[in-house]
This record gives sequence, structure tokens and C-alpha cells, in this order.
Amino acid sequence: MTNENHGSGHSGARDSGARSPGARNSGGQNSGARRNAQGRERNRTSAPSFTAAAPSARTRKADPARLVAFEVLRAVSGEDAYANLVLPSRIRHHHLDKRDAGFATELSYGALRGQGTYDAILARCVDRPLEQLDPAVLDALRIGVHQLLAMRVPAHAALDQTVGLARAVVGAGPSSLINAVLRRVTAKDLQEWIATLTHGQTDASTIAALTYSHPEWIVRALRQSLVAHGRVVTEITALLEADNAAPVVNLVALPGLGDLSEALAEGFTVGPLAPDSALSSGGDPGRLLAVREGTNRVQDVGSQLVARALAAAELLPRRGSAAEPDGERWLDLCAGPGGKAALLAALAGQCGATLLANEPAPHRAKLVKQALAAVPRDVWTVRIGDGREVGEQRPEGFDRILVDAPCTGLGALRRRPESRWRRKPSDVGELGPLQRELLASAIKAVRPGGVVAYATCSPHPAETNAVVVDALRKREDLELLDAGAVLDGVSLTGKLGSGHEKTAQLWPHIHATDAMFLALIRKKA
Ligand SMILES: C[S@@+](CC[C@H](N)C(=O)[O-])C[C@H]1O[C@@H](n2cnc3c(N)ncnc32)[C@H](O)[C@@H]1O
Repeated sequence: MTNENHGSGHSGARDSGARSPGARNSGGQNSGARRNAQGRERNRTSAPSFTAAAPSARTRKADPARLVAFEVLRAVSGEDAYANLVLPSRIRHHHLDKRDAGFATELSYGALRGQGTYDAILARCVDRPLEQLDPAVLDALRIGVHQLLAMRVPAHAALDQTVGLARAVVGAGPSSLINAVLRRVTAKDLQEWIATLTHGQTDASTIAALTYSHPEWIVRALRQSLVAHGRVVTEITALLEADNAAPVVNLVALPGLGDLSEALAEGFTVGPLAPDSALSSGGDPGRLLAVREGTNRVQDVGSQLVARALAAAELLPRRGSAAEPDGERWLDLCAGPGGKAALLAALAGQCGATLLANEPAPHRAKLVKQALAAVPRDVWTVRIGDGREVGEQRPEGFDRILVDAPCTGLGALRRRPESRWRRKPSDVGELGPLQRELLASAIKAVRPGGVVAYATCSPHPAETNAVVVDALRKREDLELLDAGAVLDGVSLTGKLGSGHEKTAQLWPHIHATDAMFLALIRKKA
């Protein structure tokens, strides 16, 4: 796709041709040349030309799209905010048009994802440890590096605009430093920098971490996850690349309550994997009336399939009766913010079942209620409470239960650009007891013949198979259903089940979904 370029050095967002660390380099490795925004090759071996003016004489105004990106990075690194929550409000606040909103999205998400590689590059260009820099200056530098190395923004525009931004938001003093550092960054293109950073490194995970901008422990965890779920370790490159690509927006039309006609008329395409789903690679889904009304919802297709698989899993009849007298009772034990609960409730409504959506965090329970608002009120109830208590309180009370357990989210890194830098290796072990207690509670709460779906948006074996194996070991009345086969049955392709084991693991680089794990556990009747 070709990008035109206007005065501020913008190119369009997702179609900007951005190359984050680890994204495939269509120009070949170390080509020494890169296309600028007009599609012309810029020879990186000759000295790049910059505005002759000193930083003080350059633009003093912050371009609004770059300002939005800067504000997102400041909120993320300074206030522990989530980029996907801050970005839309900053875009609205600065009244960005579609093109500038796209640019701000690519710049903020790209700078956050690429932070590991960019900081390693910056460390070679700054004459002091990065921790000693004003955090606002460091964020401005990250924004500059992403434009210089991964977006088709001409170097002079990236430099001028980043220095202008710095002058406007952090003052004239640091702008000279930013100017000098970014000039050093322009000495090499991204592939050359990666070659420099990895020179002399022999460990494959260290090299992948620097190349694909992931913490090294996550690279190791994902390699381990691939092997644990029957894939080959060499897929790690494709998996890390998929984490760095801007994910497409997945939409689901709630069955029986909405349809996709508006989305398709607005440029979405029919989703190939799940029924009633659609895809879009750009634009704000909030512009759709059906999304605002809640009958269409933004939801990763992997999550859609997990909810549909639970609804479709085969139950055994209740003891002493062939059919459910009052319709089935479904439970979503960890429902916040309500994505799967909404789809489950719509599916429940279609077959005369009811859904109890449980969530302990009151603000997230409120989100669950909002998510469920489009579903008839007599189908669902929201409970605010600890899911670990439900098994004791409602033993054998439910036919189908979803345990979408709190997890590290290592399978959804592409959607949460900052999360890879927030997670710690100790999170994996710390979540284990809660995951096991929630699953044990669900197993108590399911009736004989009923099914518990244990799901995580992480492929880590400690959060997936290990939790399921422990639960199965503790009781004799449980059987594992073939989750891959059930997923195949609810998908449009019928080709999702790994065939490696009875649990199922989806992958961003294979299925273009989040790396959702699913086990379906049935209590013997
Ligand atoms: C992975 S999220 C669930 C996502 C949700 N199913 C969806 O599709 O939108 C896990 C949820 O579990 C909740 N949680 C944490 N501790 C819990 C507990 N003790 N009992 C039940 N839920 C808990 C978290 O607050 C969080 O909302």
C-alpha cells in the first residue's frame, strides 16, 4: 500500500507500512535502504539530511497526533494506565480525524510494543543509563525511534516533529538532548541496529527477545508453551511476529439479537472462523449503531469460539430425568468485563437456558451488566462475589460453567501493547492457586453430567494443562472431552483442534486468534 505524506510527516495508520521490531522486512535484511513515505528508497549508507536549523529554531508546536501518542505513553509508564483505554479518550479530546487517529494509534502502540528493542538502541545512543533520564524525555525518544525505524516517516520530519513535541511538552532544555540522540539513532536502520544489538549473543531466546521486542522470560515461556501444546519450537519467530502485528478488529453479532448487515455495509468482511463474526483492519467499531446498542460486540474470535464450544458441549442426562425441566442453568464464574458472558447469554436465550454471571470486582461487575444489556433481562443475573465460594453455595447447581480464569494474558499480547512489560515471571506461579481453586469450585458447582469449560488467554503450560491435570487427578468422577473436536464443530472451518491432546490451544500465528486455551471437563453422571 502506498502512503502519501503531508506536512507533518504522517502516513496513514495500519496501512502505514509500519515495521515494528520483528515485523517481516520486505526489503530484505540489511538492505541499507528503506522507503520513505512517498515510496522512494532512502539510502541509509549515506548521511541522512536534516533541517539545518538548531532545535531551538525548529517547530515549537506539538503535532496533535504525536501529542496523543506521547500522552498515551506517559499515562502508561507514569500512571500504569492501559493504552487501549487511554487512547480513544485522548483521540476524542484532541479531535483527531480518522487519518490522524490512525497515525496516533500506530505510533503509540508501535512505540509500546517496540519498547524493549528501542530502549536497547537508545541505551547505545544516550551517554547515561536510561533510568537517569526524565521519564517524559524517554517516552518522547521512544516515539521518535518508532517513527525513524519502523514507520515510513522521513527522518527530517520524525526529528523535527519529535523535537517540537519535546519543546512543547517537556521544555526547551531536553529538546537538544532528544535531537542529538535521535540523530545517533538515524545512523542505522532497524535491521542494522538489531544486528548490532545481537552481535556476539548466542542464546536463541536472548536474540529473539532483542529482535522481536519481548522480555526474555516471555520468549522462553512461549517456546515452552509451543512444545507443551504439540507444536515445534521454531514457530516462536512467527508467534512473536504475530504479537507485534496490529490485530484486526473482530466483531460478533449476538445470536438471535443482532446481525452483521450494518458492519458488512461499513466495510467489515465476513469472519472465516466463527459464525456471526466479522473482521476489520481499521476504523473505530464504535461508529456502528449495532455496536453502540450492544447487539454487535468487539470480541476476539478465539473467545467467541470458546463460548460457543461450552454452549455446544454434549451433556449427559440428569440422573432420573431425560430432560431439563426448566431449561439449563449456566454459570460464568469469572465474567468481568463480560465479553463471553454476553455471547453466552445470547446463546442461552436461544435455547431457554439462563446465565448467572459472577464477578468479584464491583467495577467489572458493572461492565458485565453493560455487556449484557442487549440480552433480554429474564435470561441473566449478575452476582458480585468470589467465584471460589460458588461451589460450596450452589453444589451441583449448574449444567454448564465457564471458568475464564484470571491469567497472565501471555496469549493476548498483541491486543495489549504494554502488558508484556508489566507482567513478571512470578505472576505465573502466583496465579496458580487461584486458578486451581476456581476450577475446583466450578467442578463442585456443576451437576453430574454437566460440563465445565476451563479457559485462559495464555498458552503457558503452568496455567493450562497443569491446572487441568491437577483437577482430574483429585477426583474420579471427571472426564476430559475432546475440546478440539468441539471447537471444530462450532467453527466454520472445522480445522481448529490440534489433535495433540484432548485440550485445545489456539494461536495468533496459526489461527489469527488470541492464544486461547480450552479444556472441557464433564462430571460423570
Ligand atoms: C480473564 S478475565 C475474564 C474475562 C471475561 N470472561 C470476558 O470474556 O470478558 C478474569 C476475571 O476473573 C476475575 N476474578 C479474579 N478473581 C476472581 C475470583 N476469586 N472469583 C471470580 N472471578 C475472579 C477478574 O476480576 C477478571 O474479571
